[in-house]
Amino acid sequence: MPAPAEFIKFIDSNADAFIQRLSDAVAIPSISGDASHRQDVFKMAEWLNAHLKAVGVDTQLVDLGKHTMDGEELPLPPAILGRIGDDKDKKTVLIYGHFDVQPANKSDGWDTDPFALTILPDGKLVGRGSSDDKGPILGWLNVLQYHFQSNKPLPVNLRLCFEGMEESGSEGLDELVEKESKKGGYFDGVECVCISDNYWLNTRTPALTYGLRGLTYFKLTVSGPARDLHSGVFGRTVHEPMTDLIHLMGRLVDVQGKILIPGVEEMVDVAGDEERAIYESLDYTTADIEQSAGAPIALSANKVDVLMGRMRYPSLSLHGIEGAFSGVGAKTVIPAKVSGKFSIRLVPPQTPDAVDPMVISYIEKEFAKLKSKNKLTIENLHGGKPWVADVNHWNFEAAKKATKEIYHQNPDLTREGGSIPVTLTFAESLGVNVLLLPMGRGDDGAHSTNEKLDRANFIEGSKLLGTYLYEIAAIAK
Ligand SMILES: C[C@H](N)C(=O)N[C@@H](Cc1c[nH]cn1)C(=O)O
Ligand SMILES: [Zn+2]
Ligand SMILES: [Zn+2]
Repeated sequence: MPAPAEFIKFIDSNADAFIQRLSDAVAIPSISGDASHRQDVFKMAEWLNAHLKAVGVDTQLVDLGKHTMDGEELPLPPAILGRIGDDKDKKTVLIYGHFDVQPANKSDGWDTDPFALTILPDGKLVGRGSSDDKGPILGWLNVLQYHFQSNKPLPVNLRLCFEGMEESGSEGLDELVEKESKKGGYFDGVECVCISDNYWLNTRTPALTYGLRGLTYFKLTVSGPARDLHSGVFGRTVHEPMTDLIHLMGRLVDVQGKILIPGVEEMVDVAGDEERAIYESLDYTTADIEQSAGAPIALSANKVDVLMGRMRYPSLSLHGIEGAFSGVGAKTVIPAKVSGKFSIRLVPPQTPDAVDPMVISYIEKEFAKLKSKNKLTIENLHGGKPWVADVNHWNFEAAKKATKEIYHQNPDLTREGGSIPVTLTFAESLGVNVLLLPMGRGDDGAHSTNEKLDRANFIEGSKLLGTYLYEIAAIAK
């Protein structure tokens, strides 16, 4: 059942107003990983809640308690739960999204203010969160606005779950989802889940996503001297924390991406020819990854190896060093305390519970070999399990039909290299199929500088989300 023609027309004729609303959302710097912006995440929750209420959603803000970040106790932003419809003859779909964003500073290399949505002449809507994940959330809002304003019932019952901590480990959400998935809970009766929070593989082919990598995130701190030291006075005289840390960080992964922690790679079986053929069939070239990376730096010229490196195998990335000298100039300091951050993207059957002990034991052994008098502490900051879904489910069928209607193309079936920790919790607690229905393109630059969402993806993507709901409704109850 295609979406009504008036719906498609409504989205087209309100496109400028929708972009203005995206601009208002981007202007709230709801960075969950930065304590100084915690109030902005709350502000974003209020903003979104008000907009959902304005289009007829019955909402409630759920207090998720407190957590500790960088030694500071902070209130967690509320989750927003919403519902429309209780018609027993309609399917019930749960929509998830997140309203927090990654950090962004103009000085990171942005061409424009990251929190002022900039519309480029080629239609790029540039701003932090435009693609990840404010654009998709607002796509749902656009769909709801049509039904509210034209007084048309939605084709399905909807349950909404929006959170403000996804970029920082979704703290508190698993417990809420588990509780509300029980009989009589808010999500009781949900028959499938749809998440729009990832990206196409390339810039031309829409995608449906059936897998996500999990994650385990570590912080290694090496400390020794009571204060920062002069390298002319103390160089080759004391154990230097930064030297120890760089040594440890350098023993985690090789330059070809192979994880050096014993046991981690070995948990994952090697793909056979049949599985390699799935990746071969995807509309993708190494030029796509090089275009989205902005440089010709792919690890392999073989597209299947590149794709499997992103979707099918684990990866370990080094993210940064806190406490190190990073300013301009040539300061000759020996930093007293430095913290290295890295994460491992996990694939089945890896889980944080299985992998974390291997990581900790390896780093402790490597540090012991240094015979350093400095002190090492290892913290796990957050984690999440990987997830893979059944693509033969009617949820995927509906999304495939909707994609063909809007884009006149068959979607690529992809596994996402990133993580959305709550996905597996939805799948397991509710026992239903979960689908990822991305809005943005592979070159959107989520988490990066100059993140963007193309106007066409925002507008056609809003049509896609609405059409998907009509295709779900067309499936017999
Ligand atoms: C795929 C999703 N849009 C996303 O970006 N997820 C994040 C989740 C995360 C975990 N720690 C910090 N962020 C990701 O994959 O990095
Ligand atoms: Zn993200
Ligand atoms: Zn996201």
